Amino acid sequence: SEKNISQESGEESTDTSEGQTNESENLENPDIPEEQGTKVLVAYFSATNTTQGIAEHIANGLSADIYEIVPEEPYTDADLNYNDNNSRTTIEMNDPNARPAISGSIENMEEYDVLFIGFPIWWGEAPRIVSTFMESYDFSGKTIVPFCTSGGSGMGSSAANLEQLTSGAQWLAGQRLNGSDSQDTVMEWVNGLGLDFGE
Ligand SMILES: Cc1cc2nc3c(=O)[nH]c(=O)nc-3n(C[C@H](O)[C@H](O)[C@H](O)COP(=O)(O)O)c2cc1C
Repeated sequence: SEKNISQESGEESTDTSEGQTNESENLENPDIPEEQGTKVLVAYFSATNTTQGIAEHIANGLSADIYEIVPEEPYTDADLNYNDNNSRTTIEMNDPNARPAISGSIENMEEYDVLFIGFPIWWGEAPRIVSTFMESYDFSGKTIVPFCTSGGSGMGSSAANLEQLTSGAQWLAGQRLNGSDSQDTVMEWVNGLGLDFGE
């Protein structure tokens, strides 16, 4: 069970730049703050990589950790066919209690203060695997910011329904984004949230 977390968080440097070694010219940028204050995780599910692009914009913009919710059983094109009443997604979305299994898990969730959770809109809702994710961890004391991509629908009740699966977390209003939105556009929204990212 490995964690799919990548990205620099600022804390994993093994550099011992204190004490002035003799690597004079090649020291790391001293302006990069030590790990402190608010720690952000961008978690997302993305069946066809649209939401993934937005998640990467947020994670890159904040130098945050990123985690992909990977289904134990990947969604095939047939599974994603919303014109088929018997496709996997149709069946799952018709059942509010469906909880598709996730491959792997996050072992250090307690370290995070802010969670961005991203997903595509399926039938006006978050995919059930996102419900699996929300029920898999204790988010109390954390701030959660939902975001989605879609073919046109807004967040609808998707975030409110996910909120019901957690307790003790502060949920901010969610945002629908376009898959084609630039990093600047996405970060305008992020920076407007009023979160203190602990510079
Ligand atoms: C099963 C299924 C149901 C969908 N339902 C909706 C919907 O209700 N409203 C909408 O605007 N888009 C809907 N879409 C389109 C996706 O929300 C959209 O393509 C999204 O950006 C895909 O994100 P992803 O590439 O990260 O998976 C649906 C797509 C699928 C596969």
